[in-house]
Amino acid sequence: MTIEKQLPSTRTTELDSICLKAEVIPVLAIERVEDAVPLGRALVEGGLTVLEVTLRTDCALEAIRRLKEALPQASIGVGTVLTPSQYRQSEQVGADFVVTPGTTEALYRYGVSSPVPMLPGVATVSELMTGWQYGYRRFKFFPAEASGGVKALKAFAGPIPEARFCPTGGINLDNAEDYLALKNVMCVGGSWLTPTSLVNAEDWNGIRQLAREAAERFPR
Ligand SMILES: O=C(O)C(=O)C[C@H](O)[C@H](O)COP(=O)(O)O
Repeated sequence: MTIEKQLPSTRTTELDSICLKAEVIPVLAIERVEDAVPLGRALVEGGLTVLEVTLRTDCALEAIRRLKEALPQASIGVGTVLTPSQYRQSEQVGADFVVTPGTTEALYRYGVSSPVPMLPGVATVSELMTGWQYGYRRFKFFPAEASGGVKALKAFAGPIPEARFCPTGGINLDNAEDYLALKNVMCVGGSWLTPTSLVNAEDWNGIRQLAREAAERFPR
């Protein structure tokens, strides 16, 4: 492993200010591009102003472009970024940050010089240590519940107490509190705020209500 350059510490500050806007980050997989703006607006009106839009669907990049234009007050992250080329596409559509489910040396290296900060996904101490060497201090913990959940995060705080996490994967309104009570957790993410049944029914009031419930339960 060759580490030529380290992430500037300003990136950590940038990520902190994004995560400071909301304790809960909805994870979106947008199937129909026309849903992007009403869905995003419902979440933001409900009080959740940081969104992660995954690149899991064909229209994701166009959806992000539309969200950036329609909701300038929101921070839009691009999720499911697997390669530097997808990272570059995320920069081009105006992503405020990039989220990866796991990490590769190529992504860690690319993120060091990118103008857009990355929240790299880790599930083990080894992945965390690799990111640490590149200067990363903020991580996504994925898949949180399947990788040891709250107990794993408590254990990470032993050797690397300064690292901060956004756990996602298996998180919902009921278990979010246990994560958010940890000192090394800055926010949580999840798809429970955008259930397919409500999105397919274009029930934006229902989505707004779910967002409001989360924002009121976990206020900043
Ligand atoms: O593919 C990615 O990069 C992701 O962003 C993973 C998502 O964060 C989780 O799939 C959300 O997990 P659930 O809330 O359990 O649905």
